[in-house]
Amino acid sequence: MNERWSNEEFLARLRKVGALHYHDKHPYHVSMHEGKLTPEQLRAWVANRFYYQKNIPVKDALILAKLPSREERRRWIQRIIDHDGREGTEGGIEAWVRLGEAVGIPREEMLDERHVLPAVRFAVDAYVNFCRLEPWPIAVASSLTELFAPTLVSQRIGVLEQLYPWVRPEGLEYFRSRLHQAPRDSDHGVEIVMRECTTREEQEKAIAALSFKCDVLWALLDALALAYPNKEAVLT
Ligand SMILES: O=C(O)c1cc(C(=O)O)c2c(n1)C(=O)C(=O)c1cc(C(=O)O)[nH]c1-2
Repeated sequence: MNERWSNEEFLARLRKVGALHYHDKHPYHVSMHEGKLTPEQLRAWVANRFYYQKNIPVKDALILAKLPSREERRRWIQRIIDHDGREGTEGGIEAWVRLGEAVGIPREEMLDERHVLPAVRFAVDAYVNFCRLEPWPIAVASSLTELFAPTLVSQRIGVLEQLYPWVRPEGLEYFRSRLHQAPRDSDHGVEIVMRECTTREEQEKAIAALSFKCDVLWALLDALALAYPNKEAVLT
């Protein structure tokens, strides 16, 4: 049997998965951050990512139900509140609908999912089912893409402000909230994964879970790239 990695080695390997496979490297995402998406392509990204957003609290509820201690559940439940909100303090899903309105997608069109592509649905449903079926420490490991999200999200605020000036600024509130929520969530996630994945086999499963999650995000962008191709690239 292979020896377990030290926590430092394990964390470095988790980070390497992101360095190689996180969705910031996908051509559709690269185009977004270079300011090259057309309004239609940016709207398509927002409308399809909504299906991911609305399923985040669902997968978090599946994980919550498996957490064995009250202490862990108390911390984890905050993720659901962040997205679903409460009366008076609407959460991330509402903020994402407002992002949609800020890019020109009427609320009704976002909520009825008419723009959600089949492959996006399959990819996101696979993530939810992964969290439903896997042991909770491995499901938690799949959330660790959040280690890589804050840098990207803070860049995205500047990108949208500067390169897509037609996007109404109030739409960016979702991303501003994630700047403090995501590091808190990934700290908790890392704490759990380091504590629970103590054998080499469990560590390798955690790496595979994070890799799977990167594939989910990647597949979402593949679907968008196919349905909303770059017109110049097709013609040349
Ligand atoms: O905009 C992004 O690039 C991005 C990426 C990710 C991610 O890495 O999974 C999340 C989010 N945003 C996000 O907003 C979010 O709430 C979120 C929750 C999770 C998760 O798996 O629990 N990932 C992400």
